[in-house]
Amino acid sequence: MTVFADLDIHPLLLKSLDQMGFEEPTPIQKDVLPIAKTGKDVIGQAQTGTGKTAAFGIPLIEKMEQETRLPQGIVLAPTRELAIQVAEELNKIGRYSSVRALPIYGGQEIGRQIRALKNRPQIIVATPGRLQDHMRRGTIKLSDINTVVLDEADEMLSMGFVEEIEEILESVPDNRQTLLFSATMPPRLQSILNKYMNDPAQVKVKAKEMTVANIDQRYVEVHERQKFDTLCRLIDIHSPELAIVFGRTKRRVDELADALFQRGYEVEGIHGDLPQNKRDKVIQKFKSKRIEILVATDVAARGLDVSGVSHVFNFDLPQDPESYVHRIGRTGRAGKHGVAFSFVTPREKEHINVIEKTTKKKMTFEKAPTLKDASEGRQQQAAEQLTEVIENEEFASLTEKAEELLGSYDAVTLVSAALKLASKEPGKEVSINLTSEPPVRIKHGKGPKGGGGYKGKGGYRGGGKPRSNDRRGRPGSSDNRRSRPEGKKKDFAFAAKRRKG
Ligand SMILES: Nc1ncnc2c1ncn2[C@@H]1O[C@H](COP(=O)(O)OP(=O)(O)OP(=O)(O)O)[C@@H](O)[C@H]1O
Ligand SMILES: [Mg+2]
Repeated sequence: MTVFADLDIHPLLLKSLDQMGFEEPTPIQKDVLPIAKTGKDVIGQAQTGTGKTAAFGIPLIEKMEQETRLPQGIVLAPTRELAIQVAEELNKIGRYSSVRALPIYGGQEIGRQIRALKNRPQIIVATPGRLQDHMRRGTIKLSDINTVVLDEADEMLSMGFVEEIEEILESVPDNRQTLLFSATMPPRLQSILNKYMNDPAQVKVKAKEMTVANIDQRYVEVHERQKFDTLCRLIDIHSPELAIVFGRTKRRVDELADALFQRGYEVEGIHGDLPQNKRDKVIQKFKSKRIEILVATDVAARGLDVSGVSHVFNFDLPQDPESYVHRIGRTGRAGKHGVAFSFVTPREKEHINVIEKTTKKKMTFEKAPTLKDASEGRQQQAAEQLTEVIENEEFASLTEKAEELLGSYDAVTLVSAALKLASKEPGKEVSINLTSEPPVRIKHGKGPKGGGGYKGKGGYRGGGKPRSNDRRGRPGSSDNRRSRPEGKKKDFAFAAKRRKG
């Protein structure tokens, strides 16, 4: 067994890793650390939740000189939430070494960031757009940067951050080290990525499947209009500790979060149209388990590490197999078990094969639960809760009352009543109307016309506009815009459009 101490890591970092509960390095950490230390560029690919952050974080922190007053390391991340999270993890790893990482992202007041920069962090963790903004204002100097990390590199390119990334890389010294990480590296992006690097070492953790084995992957065939009831039933049956439900568009997320709230679940939605302070609050609430369900667009698909996420639901299928890998990867992290359900409408059935071909892993078919299944599920859970109380709690103070009740009712009646109390009966049946989303589409050739059949090759990229059975929005109206898949996905070559970072 390799331990961190075998990897020639600074004692102050060993101390923080130990405090973080890291006992042994994960495979990607074991493989990347020695190479990264030599100063070589690295392309690192490993499954979701397997510790890529520390794989680049440890060598990055070790390389920082505490005396230097200018930033020496940059980490770029595709979303604001991820920038915050990566900075937090780096600060944990660097806790005793006084290396500091600062997150810099769009949507946060720039003056506040400028003030924070005065504390002279050695590492800036940024979304590309906002870093570019600071470069132009002269509030971040890149002359001393010796290392650049692109976390979720493929996503940043397909989101259209090409220009920003190129400008940033052109502004840092040529002799810097570049580290690039993701769980997915579509071949079509690889050549572009290589352009940014100098004879990189490819570190790919050998795994038969692209997804980790500890995620139980299932799919449920369901008509669009039955999706919502199916979701509620599955949640009732499985009673997730925390769940993320992915919807395709911002409107979908808003409607779904509202609908779940009306049915009595503790839920919030997150997508790119929310103000940043709201986004931060929602993530905080979810991380601290004050809500049990997070409904999200793909803005939450990459990199987010929330412990306790036991279930992921693809309410709508993702746009491409890579998104699938990342979405379900929000569960089953750091060796824990997770379950991922994907809803597939009859017209989308073929897409399951495409995903399976990419992940090299079969999903299990599961029948949509009936009302009766849901009710049995709730009863089963209530019984389990009751058993747990019996086994773990002290209730001497209640026996007198219990005997009094037993004088009036028989035992079966009393236990049934206790079960009813413990079981989460569905809230008032409020009628729920979700605007229907068109099925995900496979892009063929040049235009939307060729759609329809599945041609097998090249995976599927929904891209483009949804078909306009979207009655709420005329083309070009803001409503219509809200019904587009969030943040994606143009072919990167055409995706020079500037996005907010
Ligand atoms: N060596 C280790 N031992 C125990 N836990 C670890 C170790 N390395 C990382 N972790 C924990 O595992 C979790 C997942 O790590 P991380 O977020 O870096 O995964 P990732 O590979 O970047 O996943 P994704 O592809 O989803 O971004 C985190 O909570 C992290 O703190
Ligand atoms: Mg990550």
